[in-house]
Amino acid sequence: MTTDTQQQQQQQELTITRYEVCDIRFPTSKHLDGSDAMNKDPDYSAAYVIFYTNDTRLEGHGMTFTCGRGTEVCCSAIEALAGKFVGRTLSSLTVDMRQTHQICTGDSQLRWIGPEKGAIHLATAAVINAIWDLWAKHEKKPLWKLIVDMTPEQFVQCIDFKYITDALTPQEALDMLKANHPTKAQREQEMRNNGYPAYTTSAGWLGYSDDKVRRLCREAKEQGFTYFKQKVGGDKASDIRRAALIREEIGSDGVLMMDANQIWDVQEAIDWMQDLLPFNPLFIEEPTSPDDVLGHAAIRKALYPKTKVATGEHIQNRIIFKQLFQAQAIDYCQIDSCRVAGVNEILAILLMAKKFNIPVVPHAGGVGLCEYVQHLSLVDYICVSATIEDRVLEYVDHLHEHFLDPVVIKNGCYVAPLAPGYSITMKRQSIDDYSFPKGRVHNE
Ligand SMILES: C[C@H](O)[C@@H](O)CC(=O)C(=O)O
Ligand SMILES: [Mg+2]
Repeated sequence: MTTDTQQQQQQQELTITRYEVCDIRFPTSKHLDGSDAMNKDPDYSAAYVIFYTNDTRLEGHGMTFTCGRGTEVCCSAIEALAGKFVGRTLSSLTVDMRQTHQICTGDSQLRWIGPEKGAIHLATAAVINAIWDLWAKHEKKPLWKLIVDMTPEQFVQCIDFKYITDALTPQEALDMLKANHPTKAQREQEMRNNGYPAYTTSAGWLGYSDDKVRRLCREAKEQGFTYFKQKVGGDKASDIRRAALIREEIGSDGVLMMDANQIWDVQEAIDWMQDLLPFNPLFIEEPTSPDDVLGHAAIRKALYPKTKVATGEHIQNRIIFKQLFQAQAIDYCQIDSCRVAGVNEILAILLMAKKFNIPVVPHAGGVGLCEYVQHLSLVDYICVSATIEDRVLEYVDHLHEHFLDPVVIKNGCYVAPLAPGYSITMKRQSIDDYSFPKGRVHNE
């Protein structure tokens, strides 16, 4: 029972009054934007949630990325979670973000359809990210700045350490953050001045013609990019031809990355890569199943140091990342802002990566992911890793026009976002036009 005084307090305080869930699909498969060996025809999509409040000017927006079919499953999972937040004041949620995260991950019945994996975890990311967006907007800060301004104790209080204390204790996390605390302002200024280095995937989608790849490499180079990612694993002869073409365009100074999107078995990955090693790839990304920790370790052992191993966009939670680090299975950690359960779980992974000395190179190939991860790399650099050596943030040149505060790239770097929030608010017109199945675009 709420008392009269509690009711009065709630009326004054920012309170979540209702939510809306949207299934938003962009027909990117038409031109094979985003295509790779496994995802041959992705329609970049978002299971999207808006938390409305008693202040009509303040809304929390969040989304999880999907590839078209199945977005409706994530939307249902969001419905199952979002209702838990209606009636809650923002301050009652932000006072203990660890507990707020556990409202989703700790539900004693919903847990059965995870735990902490699959559609329910993707939905958790959408919901949790929306709460962070609301909080940052309320504080009138971009999300990265909200976190950067936290004390090490507040930062650690956001993290659920369950199942990872054998790799990282709260005290160790605190010590790492405290060590970087005195020099944070300097790194923040550097990021505001120079931005965070980016690499492009947009030139190398598997379904593009050789001519298009060549043209896009040239354009990306002119825009200041020096790191380029090529999709591989469809047909070996095409991979070799395409790698030669990209090398020709980017020169021996350009950095080439390769991404197989889980297409191979373990030995197949090792064998296939022998023919691509002459093109000097920095890493092979997702060479096999994201669940196969020991498989990644075997591939790394066979290929290191001729090339390295990267993964993360399908790593379902902090526990699998922990195992990848412990097993020395990867060289690059590709956190995905909405594959794991949003900001809170990302902070845990950033800290573990720091402890195991693995560079974080976030995944951003999807709609809204660039908008999200720019904040996370700033937090990583300013608070956690304190270095940008061997780190670049993925950029794909698609669909930014649908966001109110889209990413800005200058000289091959992400410009630090300054608008309040998590940069994920989509334009109302875009939400309406691309809503599936009734939106204008799906009925033309
Ligand atoms: C389906 C997505 O476009 C995927 O290919 C993205 C990806 O693997 C990446 O950005 O890396
Ligand atoms: Mg990838």
